[in-house]
Amino acid sequence: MPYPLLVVTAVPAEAEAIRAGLAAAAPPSTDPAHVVVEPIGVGPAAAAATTARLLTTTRYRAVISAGIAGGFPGRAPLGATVLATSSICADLGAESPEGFLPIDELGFGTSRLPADPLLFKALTSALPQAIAGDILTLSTVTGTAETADRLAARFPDAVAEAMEGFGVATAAAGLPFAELRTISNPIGPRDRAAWRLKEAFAALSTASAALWTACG
Ligand SMILES: O=C(O)c1cccc(C(=O)CC[C@H]2O[C@@H](n3cnc4c(=O)[nH]cnc43)[C@H](O)[C@@H]2O)c1
Repeated sequence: MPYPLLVVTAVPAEAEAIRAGLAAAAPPSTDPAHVVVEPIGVGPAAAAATTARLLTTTRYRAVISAGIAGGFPGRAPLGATVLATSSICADLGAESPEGFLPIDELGFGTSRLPADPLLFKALTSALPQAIAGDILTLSTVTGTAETADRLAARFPDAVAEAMEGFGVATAAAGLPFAELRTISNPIGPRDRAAWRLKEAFAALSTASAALWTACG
């Protein structure tokens, strides 16, 4: 039997939404154990540590970071599904009077981890309406227009921000990796009342049907 697919989320509510979507769309006679969904905590450190532990205790064919995300206005609207071309740690580097210096420019590695091409292709084929672009990983949720504008300018190909993708990709350490998100809120001035969690979780359930295609 092939190794299962590991899908990791930040919080249990995201994992539940994905499990519900998988169950609703399971192909006939599919072993539900082919996809394992685990919540791993909020933020890149918890995500990397917990994913690494999961990957050392069981063999998986691939790992997907999934959940809700903030969308860049004009690039990814509320309720949209987004797929990462790369997961980028946007706050890993150094400030300077000339602007932010990513660790790539400091000579300490990379802040950008691309999705596995075959996994990305399988997911985009199964989700033709999904918006493909970079997804930022941040330890701090953007909460001002200034930060949103700065990030949008630094990352013209970014469609969304979340808090785990780069950590999961780092823990994957060569195992095929992808990031799949649905948009719960616009990136910008903090307005918790404007978050559309119900819609984003419903979209996450719907999009999760595509995860079966990543098993084959
Ligand atoms: O209420 C809050 O301010 C809040 C702060 C952090 C996390 C949450 C969650 O609901 C956790 C879920 C998960 O959501 C991702 N997420 C969603 N929107 C954004 C965003 O605009 N910027 C960054 N991350 C976002 C993230 O991956 C969280 O772990 C609520």
